[in-house]
Amino acid sequence: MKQCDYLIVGAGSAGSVLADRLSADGSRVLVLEAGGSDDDAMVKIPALFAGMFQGPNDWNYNSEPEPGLHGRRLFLPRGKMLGGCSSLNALIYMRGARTDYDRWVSDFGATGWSYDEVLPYFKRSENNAEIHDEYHGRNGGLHVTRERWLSPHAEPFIEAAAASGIARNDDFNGAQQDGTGLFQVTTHRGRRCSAADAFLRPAMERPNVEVVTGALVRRVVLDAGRAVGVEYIENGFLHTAVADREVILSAGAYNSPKILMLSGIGPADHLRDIGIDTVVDSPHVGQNLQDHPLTLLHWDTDSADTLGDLAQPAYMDQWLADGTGKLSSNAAESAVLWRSDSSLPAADFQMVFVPGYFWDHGFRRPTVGGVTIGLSYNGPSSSGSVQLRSSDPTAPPRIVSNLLSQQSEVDAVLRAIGLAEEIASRPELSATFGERVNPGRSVGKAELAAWVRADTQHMYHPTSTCRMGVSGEGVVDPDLKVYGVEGLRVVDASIMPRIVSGNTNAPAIMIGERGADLILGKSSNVAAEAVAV
Ligand SMILES: Cc1cc2nc3c(=O)[nH]c(=O)nc-3n(C[C@H](O)[C@H](O)[C@H](O)COP(=O)(O)OP(=O)(O)OC[C@H]3O[C@@H](n4cnc5c(N)ncnc54)[C@H](O)[C@@H]3O)c2cc1C
Repeated sequence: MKQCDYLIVGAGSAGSVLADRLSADGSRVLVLEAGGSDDDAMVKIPALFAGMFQGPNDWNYNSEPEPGLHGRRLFLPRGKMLGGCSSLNALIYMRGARTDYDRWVSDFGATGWSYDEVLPYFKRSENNAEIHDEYHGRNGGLHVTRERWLSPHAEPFIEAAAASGIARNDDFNGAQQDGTGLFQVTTHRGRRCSAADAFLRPAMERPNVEVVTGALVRRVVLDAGRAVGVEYIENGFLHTAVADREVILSAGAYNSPKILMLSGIGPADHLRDIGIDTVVDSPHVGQNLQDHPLTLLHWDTDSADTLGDLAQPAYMDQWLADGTGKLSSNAAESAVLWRSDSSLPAADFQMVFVPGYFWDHGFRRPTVGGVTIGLSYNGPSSSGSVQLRSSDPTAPPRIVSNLLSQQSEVDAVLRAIGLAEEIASRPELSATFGERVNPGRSVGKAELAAWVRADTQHMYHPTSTCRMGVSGEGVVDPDLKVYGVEGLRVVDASIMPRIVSGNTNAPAIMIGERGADLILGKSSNVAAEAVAV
């Protein structure tokens, strides 16, 4: 039987950081990861991230029929390997707005998580190649850079957005989030820099860290109200591992609540329906699921300078030689961070320009050239849920994202489509954008709202299913301790009280950084001192 001080479930974005920080002082750390190794060229090549969908490194979940999306089931990829979703994601480095974190404190009682308090943790994890100021770190493990390959359309897109009244912004993670500019990405020398690369692999060099892959945790073992270990399945056999100090769930926004519920911690009526004895009646476990709806617009193009010819062997040769060329691109080049309503406290849309088709998660690949504008709605009001399908730990959870269940959300998307069309029709982009093909010509203004519901997917950002909050409203307290149980915390994207208005990898890594300090009893001032630039 394995024994450790800290037992971390899941080697994803947050779990990898925890493994590094908790082991640095000599504590014995055991990481149990259901997936396998990330030793796969597809993981390393930024442009091929969607090629991993439905493969062996993907949990390959699907939602239940979505009421706001004409009853469609959404495909929900999640990384199942070392690095978790940071090994399969689209590599955009984006933290969200100052107000996101300040509202965690004011609206949810998440003491200690204001923007000024979490900024040192973003900086501590970061190694930014280009931006060196008070908002960025340069000594962390996570490499953040500009793209190595940009199409000739990237700058004209920014110029067209500027001509439409959007201010230029060269750092979406700096003083101001709104504006138009180029993305930064989590790559190093043209290769993906996952949380496993940045944090887990350095930690694995220490003798006090053990990482077990292919270990599916089925439940937390509780003894007299305290978490003392977990049960996990490896190679078809059931094992128990014991934690002398704490068990920490970092299994992500779908699987952390699943493990809690399999352990008898969750909504009592739901657990009763599934046939699981309730240990702690915690009604918010699995509730409050949020994600960013993503509406993808497509145009044809006469330009040959797109990502449509990625399969050419020359690009692989180039990437293998020096990590440059089209395969080093994550496809998301230029962005507009924009408020669909000027009274909002932060940008509620992230408009993403892609010099190629990204359509139906990349499954739909038209043979002719095209370009895409993705509209990520970063201010959603809808929320869904994660529930158990059965008490079988290998059964996928029952997920309803509930995207666009409010008409006001569809109206916001329609306003963002208006801006996208304005930008696409500007003279700066006349060599880029041809005829709009999706929505097609038959979709007029009257049909557009229905098209939005028929076509919108999600931005792969589930959060908030184990949300942090005050007693009675949260699953975990502001120290990330699970209410009602000793020795158990959740540390991953599921603890966000409300989804941030940006991509969620950097925030999950920040949560890992701050979670580690909370576990070790260190204050955020320590983190601030550690990253002083
Ligand atoms: C396709 C895609 C594109 C994305 N693009 C971006 C982007 O461009 N930028 C960005 O910022 N964010 C992006 N994201 C989101 C971001 O990557 C995630 O929000 C973030 O990685 C979540 O971190 P986490 O630590 O909460 O969970 P994860 O990284 O998902 O880690 C959870 C880990 O736990 C393991 N696990 C789960 N259940 C068990 C179990 N029962 N037993 C043992 N192990 C288990 C999983 O296999 C996984 O390794 C994207 C996500 C996806 C899927």
